[in-house]
Amino acid sequence: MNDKQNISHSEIVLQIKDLHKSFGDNHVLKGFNMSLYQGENLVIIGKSGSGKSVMIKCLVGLMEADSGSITVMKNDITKLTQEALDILRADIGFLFQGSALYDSMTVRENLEFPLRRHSKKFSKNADTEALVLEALTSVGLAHAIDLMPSELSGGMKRRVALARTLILQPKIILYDEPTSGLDPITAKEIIILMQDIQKKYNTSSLIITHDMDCARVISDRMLLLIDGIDYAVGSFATLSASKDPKIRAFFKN
Ligand SMILES: Nc1ncnc2c1ncn2[C@@H]1O[C@H](COP(=O)(O)OP(=O)(O)OP(=O)(O)O)[C@@H](O)[C@H]1O
Repeated sequence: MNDKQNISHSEIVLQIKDLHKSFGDNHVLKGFNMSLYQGENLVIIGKSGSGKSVMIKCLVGLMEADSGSITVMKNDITKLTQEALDILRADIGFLFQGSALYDSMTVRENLEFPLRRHSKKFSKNADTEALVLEALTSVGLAHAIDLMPSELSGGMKRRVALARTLILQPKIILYDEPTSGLDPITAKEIIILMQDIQKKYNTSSLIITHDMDCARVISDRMLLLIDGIDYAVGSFATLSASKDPKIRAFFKN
């Protein structure tokens, strides 16, 4: 039996209910709902400008929603103190399009950086070198520890960025366009890596992508963000067989 078949019975680690966000007359989110279950890969698809980034910014507290609730590991994030929010943030990893490496730092220093920022999560005696090496090994780049970002290919940079996310041992990872700008072979390598990481660490992932190959391979469920709401939710197979023209538009090929 596929071990992902029971996902809907596992715990919800992240939940958005009835989220609204407007900019003047531009009503971007009009009652958006989403549940992410422990151990699943949920892919969010939506046209350019549909509000995916707005949703994720509300989720991580970079933007304030007009109304609605956002619960992360049973904590309503709108009710948390700044300190509690910071602690919770250490359990959420981000791999955003713009999550560039610091060019003036080696790979090792780039990975040490988040450890210092979230020092509360690790004991003072934590073996930094071992944590850096473990994260780099997970992405197959232990040998690159002393290189500068300028010495890495685009795919290697993306892997190091992923290692920098993993080093905090997040329970949830948010990926925003993880394969954008990569050639198809490197994109496939990153997708395989994301799957390996999910298996190894049992993380729950929210993945925003326009890459339908990525969505097909990696998603346990997909959510289509259309007209400001969670218009359709289901497996790739179910949604790709839909007759609804709004859903079909995403599966043209
Ligand atoms: N800070 C802001 N001020 C005003 N309008 C904004 C702001 N941020 C986003 N918007 C608007 O919200 C809408 C949704 O934008 P968003 O960036 O979330 O789209 P998206 O689905 O992430 O698009 P893409 O796939 O191109 O990244 C757009 O109409 C955008 O102009």
